[in-house]
Amino acid sequence: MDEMIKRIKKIKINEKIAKVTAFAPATSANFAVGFDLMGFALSGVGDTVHLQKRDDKQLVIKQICGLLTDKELSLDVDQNVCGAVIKKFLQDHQLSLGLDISIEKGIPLGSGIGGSAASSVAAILAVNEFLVEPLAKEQLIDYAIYGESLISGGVYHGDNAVPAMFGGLVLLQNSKPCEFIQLPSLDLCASVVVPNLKIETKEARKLIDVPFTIKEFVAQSAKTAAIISALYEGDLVRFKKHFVDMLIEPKRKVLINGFDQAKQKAIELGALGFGISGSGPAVFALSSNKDAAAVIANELVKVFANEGLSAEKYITSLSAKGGQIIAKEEV
Ligand SMILES: Nc1ncnc2c1ncn2[C@@H]1O[C@H](COP(=O)(O)OP(=O)(O)OP(=O)(O)O)[C@@H](O)[C@H]1O
Ligand SMILES: N[C@@H](CCO)C(=O)O
Repeated sequence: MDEMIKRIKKIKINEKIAKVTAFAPATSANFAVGFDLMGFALSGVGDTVHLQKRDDKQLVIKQICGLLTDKELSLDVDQNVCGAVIKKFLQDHQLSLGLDISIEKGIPLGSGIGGSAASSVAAILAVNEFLVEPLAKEQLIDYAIYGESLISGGVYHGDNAVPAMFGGLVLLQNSKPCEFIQLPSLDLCASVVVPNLKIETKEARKLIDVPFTIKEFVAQSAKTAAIISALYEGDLVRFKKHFVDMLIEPKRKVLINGFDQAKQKAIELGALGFGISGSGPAVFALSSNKDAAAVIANELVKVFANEGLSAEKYITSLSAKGGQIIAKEEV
């Protein structure tokens, strides 16, 4: 982060800007073979952050609406990633700006589709628009990943924040400072299904805080390499054969009622791959077209219904757009 601040030229507040609204999409992290390294954006679902300039220099979270309210999510600027990210950005650049923050949550809490990352990305994109010369997304991404680290027990993993910012399917080389590449998404589609359970990332990370053997590490590395090569070569046969998570899935799936049945159903229906989305409870299945993805999503919802769980379904391509500014008003 310090390196990044040095690289950014002196920046100033544009006193004419009164209001900004930004949106960032939900995301699915890990992509089965890329724990903490890979993720993709979803279309049509995400968080929206509205910022309005205040007469004083305070940061105030005024409202949380949509799927969550202030009963489930903190209004405290230091506890809510939106407030924390904006505060750090303003402090790092010695900017003095008071803002009322309103957060419209489209992503449920602890769902495995990157709610905190979407909020962090929308917040940093929105505050950036108050500058005379807004910075590029590449100069903002470390702030969004910082937001994520606050709720992940201090661990920096950009596998939700990077696709939420840039869209598409991404592969990280480093999360602090952020370095990543955009992977070919081969027109693949995903059925992302979120059963009505709540899993906190911090808790799900404790389950995998165990030693892995070198044999397991080598076997998983081979799978990961095969998937990356399959994406570049457009080889769906190789992709389907190697889309396997041998490290994390066996340890975390116990938290998701009906996981094995959902996986079996998706494979029976011809999915190219299946896995836990982020730290769960969301799961995802990959298909080569939207119709197949829709059929699989419906069937996965039924599997969770058999477990007594309602579930939300999202159908998306793997090349969905990243975060964006959706409104900006001058004084
Ligand atoms: N604006 C925010 N939106 C969502 N969660 C927030 C926000 N600010 C702080 N949090 C905290 O972050 C935690 C939720 O993060 P969690 O990692 O469980 O969900 P997630 O981001 O949906 O997960 P995943 O990264 O697996 O998709 C909660 O403890 C919540 O209080
Ligand atoms: N890579 C992270 C994503 C969840 O935020 C994990 O699985 O713990």
